[in-house]
Amino acid sequence: MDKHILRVDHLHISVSTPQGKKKIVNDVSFDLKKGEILGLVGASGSGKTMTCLAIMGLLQESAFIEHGAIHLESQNLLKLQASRMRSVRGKEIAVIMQNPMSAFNPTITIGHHVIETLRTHRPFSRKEARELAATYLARTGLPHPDQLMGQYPFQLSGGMLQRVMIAIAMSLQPAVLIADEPTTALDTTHQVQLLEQMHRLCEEQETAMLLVSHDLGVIAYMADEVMVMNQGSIVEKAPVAELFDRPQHPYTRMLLQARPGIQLV
Ligand SMILES: Nc1ncnc2c1ncn2[C@@H]1O[C@H](COP(=O)(O)OP(=O)(O)OP(=O)(O)O)[C@@H](O)[C@H]1O
Repeated sequence: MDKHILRVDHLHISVSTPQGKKKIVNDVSFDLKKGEILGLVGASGSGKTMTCLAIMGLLQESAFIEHGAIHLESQNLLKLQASRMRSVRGKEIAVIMQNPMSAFNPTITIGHHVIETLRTHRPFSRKEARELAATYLARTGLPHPDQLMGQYPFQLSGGMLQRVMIAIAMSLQPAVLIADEPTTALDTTHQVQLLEQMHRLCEEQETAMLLVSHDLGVIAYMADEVMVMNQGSIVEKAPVAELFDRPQHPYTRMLLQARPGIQLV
């Protein structure tokens, strides 16, 4: 039987608001197997990002987990100390968010970002880290990685920065990659290239991916299975072809009908 890498069990998240407690995520359960790509779709505000942040241990202070467990292999992440969770983040669970610019310090070169991240999590010498950084930058399709490492974030386009973020995430060979709208800010051609590279890297390294998107075209292209989230709950989960051919839930049917999506050819 396939082994689960990540298991989310009966997750309930609420936030405190001036009007009182508000439920945001309601009894969400799913699991991810090694190398599997699980898509998470749903309208804006349905709770997708909150679910990702909970897995990363990065919920903001006003949000709290009311109930549930999140297991990475055998360890319950919700029971880990903050210092241990910092080490899990990056090394075992990596994340790629929508806005790459906010992930970079503008005063530090690209090379410094990649090399320091590698050396924080693994016992590499500077030289080894530099070589690996160049390898991963090249693998995400970035030309002239050595030259690129001397540049600052503002000198790169959004698409290039997103590739750098993917290179950083994948160079640590995480067990799980959480990608929250990773290509939304890019034009269609760049989206397709980047998705292909992410797919290939995950396949090669057997990294499991939770891929969040409001774009069903992206999900159809990438995912093995899809979960549909509406108002904090998972309303349907199915293999990707099955969900597109035979959507069961009225909300899924509505999403499919409303789908402009990108045309992935
Ligand atoms: N601090 C907060 N206080 C009150 N409500 C919040 C807070 N943070 C998030 N929410 C609400 O939680 C809900 C879920 O937000 P979340 O960001 O997870 O949605 P999402 O599905 O990722 O949406 P999007 O696709 O727009 O990113 C939204 O209705 C949002 O308004």
